[in-house]
Amino acid sequence: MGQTLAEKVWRSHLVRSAPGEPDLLYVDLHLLHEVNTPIAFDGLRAAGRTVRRPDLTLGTEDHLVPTVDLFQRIEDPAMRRQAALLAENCAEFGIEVYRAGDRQRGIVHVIAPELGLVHPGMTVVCCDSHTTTLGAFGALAFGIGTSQVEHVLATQTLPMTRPRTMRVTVTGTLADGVYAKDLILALIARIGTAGAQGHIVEYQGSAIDALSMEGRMTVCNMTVEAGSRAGMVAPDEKTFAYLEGRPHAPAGDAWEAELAYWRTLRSDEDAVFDKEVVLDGSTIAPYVTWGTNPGQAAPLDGVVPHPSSFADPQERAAAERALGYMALEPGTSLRDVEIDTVFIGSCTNGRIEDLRAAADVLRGRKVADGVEVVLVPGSDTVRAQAVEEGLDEVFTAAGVRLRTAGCSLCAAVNEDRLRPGQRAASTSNRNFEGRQGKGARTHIVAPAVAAASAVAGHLASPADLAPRKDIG
Ligand SMILES: CC(C)[C@H](C(=O)O)[C@@H](O)C(=O)O
Ligand code: SF4
Repeated sequence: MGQTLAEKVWRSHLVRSAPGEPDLLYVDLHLLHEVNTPIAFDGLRAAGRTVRRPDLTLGTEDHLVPTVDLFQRIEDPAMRRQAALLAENCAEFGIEVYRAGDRQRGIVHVIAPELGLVHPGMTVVCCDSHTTTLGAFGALAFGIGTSQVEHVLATQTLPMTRPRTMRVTVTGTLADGVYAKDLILALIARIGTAGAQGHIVEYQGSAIDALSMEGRMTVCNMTVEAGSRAGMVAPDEKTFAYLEGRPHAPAGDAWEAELAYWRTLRSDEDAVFDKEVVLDGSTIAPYVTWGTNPGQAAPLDGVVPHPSSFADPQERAAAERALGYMALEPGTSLRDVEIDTVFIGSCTNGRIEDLRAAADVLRGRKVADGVEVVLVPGSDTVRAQAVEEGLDEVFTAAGVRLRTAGCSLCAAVNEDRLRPGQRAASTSNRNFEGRQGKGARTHIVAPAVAAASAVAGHLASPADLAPRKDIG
């Protein structure tokens, strides 16, 4: 029987496998940020251990950094201390770390691809649940916890029980105005936040093949929101074109040799997956979340659902609780939901393709009175690219400031957060209670819907906006 892509990558990294025990996998790339890592380094020190492969390890300051004035002092003393510890620990153990002011710095899941660090067939781990993003390159990329971070630092290996395999085939073509973010929201709405639990998901189908690398990263990023440990897309010519020439991509003869191997990295025709889901991409519309988990989502053309419409008692109770928190009435048209904040950014949708999509909507338009747009690029490289393309001028004319890179309003782990009762259209990936601040309400959307909502003052798509006078 043939092998799936996930099985091939897993097998090629097996250090040890014994009945009844987790497999031991070799780790090709270990990424770090400020959160969870201090305890891991304390554990190394307490055990008198060193870092096995500092050359395969990289840190970046992304979660706690200010985004208006990058060098502004972090007010919260504990947060300020935690922020400083990453650089101190990396210096002590000889690990490279990108700090505020370094041009390669940014959100870990944005800079690793930018730098050409993630190659097809690699195993990649990071102290972050959205490490799944990096599976877009045909790598096996897992988020890991603090004790696992310590283990990988010390041994460059990860004990892990092999998950099952799941294939999601998205057929057809996404309609104009429908993006990767809508695809993954539609999938999670269909299979639920536990629909991929215990599985590595491989995405296939014409709609996936048609996505850019950024779109594939958006889809893989939110695979964790369906309960999976990893999402993957088999590498193809788009993958190779994205990688070629990047700082840490192979070059010359090494490039040719790697390319030959990368071209073998796809599931065999006769591979059998443990679970199969098929979605018709041509039926997907712009999606928004109405609730407090990424699976509580619906097409923007729809209405806030009645909890009684859920047959499952747990789903019904969850919907009732969510609508209470979100202060939404069943039957309300989603386009009637007014917002006061728009966040464009995060490791889900903070890349240049996402800023271009937002700029295309905001060009020649103004943000509605009473709406604040928090626009945060996923990396300082993305920011520089946006400035080079003149997008910053488009944003400024619309009344939007282009900040510096970081996780920012995605999660209330830094000093960018919403006040109780504020309601945001957000291009991030989680809408849990309090995610963007205590009592804040989050509607997850694609960048184009976020930008259109900023202009309209309520959840909207670009098609809902009045034509622009000067550019039609
Ligand atoms: C802080 C980090 C551990 C956390 C994660 O792992 O997802 C964060 O990035 C998030 O998005 O909530
Ligand atoms: S941008 Fe958000 S989801 Fe991504 S790593 Fe940062 S906090 Fe987590």
